[in-house]
Amino acid sequence: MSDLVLAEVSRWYGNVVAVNDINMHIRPGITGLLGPNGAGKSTLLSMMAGLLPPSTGTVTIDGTPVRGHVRMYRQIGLVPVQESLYDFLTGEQFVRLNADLQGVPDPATATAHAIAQVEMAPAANRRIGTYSKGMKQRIKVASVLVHDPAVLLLDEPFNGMDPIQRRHMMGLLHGFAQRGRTIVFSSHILEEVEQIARQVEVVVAGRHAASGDFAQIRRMMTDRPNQYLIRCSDNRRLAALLLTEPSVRGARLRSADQAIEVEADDFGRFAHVIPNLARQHGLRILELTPTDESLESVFSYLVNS
Ligand SMILES: Nc1ncnc2c1ncn2[C@@H]1O[C@H](COP(=O)(O)OP(=O)(O)OP(=O)(O)O)[C@@H](O)[C@H]1O
Repeated sequence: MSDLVLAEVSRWYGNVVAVNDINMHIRPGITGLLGPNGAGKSTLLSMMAGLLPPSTGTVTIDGTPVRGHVRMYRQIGLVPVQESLYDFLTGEQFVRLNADLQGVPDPATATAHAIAQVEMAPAANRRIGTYSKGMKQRIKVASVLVHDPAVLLLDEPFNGMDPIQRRHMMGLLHGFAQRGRTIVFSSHILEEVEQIARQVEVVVAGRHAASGDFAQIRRMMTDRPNQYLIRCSDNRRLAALLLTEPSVRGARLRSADQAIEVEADDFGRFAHVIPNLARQHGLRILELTPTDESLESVFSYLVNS
């Protein structure tokens, strides 16, 4: 059982602040590191793995700094985002290479076991260059499983996977979690994180924007002001009615097509307001579209709140 702790960690590259004063306590189980592109997730994972020194602050596992401690590297497995592998090696040779580099006591058995865990035995003797994206992802995972790390770090592990490969990878990560491992994976896809992570850490523009289980993160999102576009049988009338509603912050007619742009305070209440108004006043709703549901808007809200 290993706790990964980041204390006041920052990292900059020249003038670019990639990670800005982050504190995190990551416990055994699956944690999702969620954030848009460029948020600093890869930089964070590299620091967690001890590959990259923080500019300031410390990363520790069970109290010992990871950077510069060979003993700690033995406990960590990092699956990087890069797809380029040694294409001329077979999957088996690649995993074995890592077993040898890690100095595991019985590299042949460890290699076979790791390959079996990711269900790649049938393709183990094929060259990596012939693998699909999902297979490459699995062989990368096998290559870090050879030394049986207590902490497994995965950068965008579901990238390019089809639904079956995705389910398989999720099952694999669940299995590690059940064996008491600490797993951190990065993603910019909300649903991916929701499906598998017990704990979610949201990172935006290098800052730690939110932390909690998925229900807590969702609540932060749904409690924020929401924007919608509405079209109905009498837009002008509905806009006037909406302005009298306490849950509505603003409503205006869009000049181009007279559709109504609405900002509502509370998603839960607003969901009841529209059908009630339509029923009471005999209006027919033709369209109701959320206009700020992109991940970016959710993130920027979390960061600015
Ligand atoms: N070696 C580097 N030199 C200069 N800037 C860098 C370097 N590595 C990362 N950055 C910058 O640091 C910031 C964070 O990058 P990082 O790759 O950690 O984010 P990310 O969340 O993993 O993004 P993505 O999902 O796109 O990989 C970005 O602005 C990036 O351009």
